[in-house]
Amino acid sequence: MQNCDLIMSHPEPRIIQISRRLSFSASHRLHSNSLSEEENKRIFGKCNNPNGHGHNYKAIVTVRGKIDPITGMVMNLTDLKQYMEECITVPLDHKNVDKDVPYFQNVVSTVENITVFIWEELQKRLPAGLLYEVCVHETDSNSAIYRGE
Ligand SMILES: Nc1nc2c(c(=O)[nH]1)N=C([C@H](O)[C@H](O)COP(=O)(O)OP(=O)(O)OP(=O)(O)O)CN2
Ligand SMILES: [Zn+2]
Repeated sequence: MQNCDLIMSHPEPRIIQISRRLSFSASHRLHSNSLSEEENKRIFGKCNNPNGHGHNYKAIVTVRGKIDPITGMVMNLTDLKQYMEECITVPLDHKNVDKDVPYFQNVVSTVENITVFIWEELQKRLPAGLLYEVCVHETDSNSAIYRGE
């Protein structure tokens, strides 16, 4: 049996997810402009430290789509790497998230909101319908997953 016979034996192109991981380091402070100083301290505790704190984040981006029968790819992972550098490394790496990224001027820099920020940046650039999931690990124990809902 030849390769083309194998491809032809499946009626529809197969749907698959592929992922790429990227690390970035950033500092932040959990603080809401909608709360008083006391409420911020009570809700965010040590993470409300006025001088902030840092994390070595890991972002895992998953795209989902049909395997192109000619290239064998959903998309070229080297292209995904480029998109992730533009959408994650450039805005966030070695930055103070709250002060350096305008999106977070009035948005609390939780791992939830950082994950949504990355999703929105990628959604602006990736070919339509490909982005499936963004997962961000803030620490070894804490992470968020967003699928655009
Ligand atoms: N829902 C959320 N809760 C918290 C977030 C967040 O982004 N979303 N973030 C923090 C802090 O910024 C900090 O990142 C986490 O603190 P902590 O849980 O203490 O971090 P560790 O996992 O490293 O803690 P260990 O002490 O190692 O268990 C807090 N909450
Ligand atoms: Zn933190």
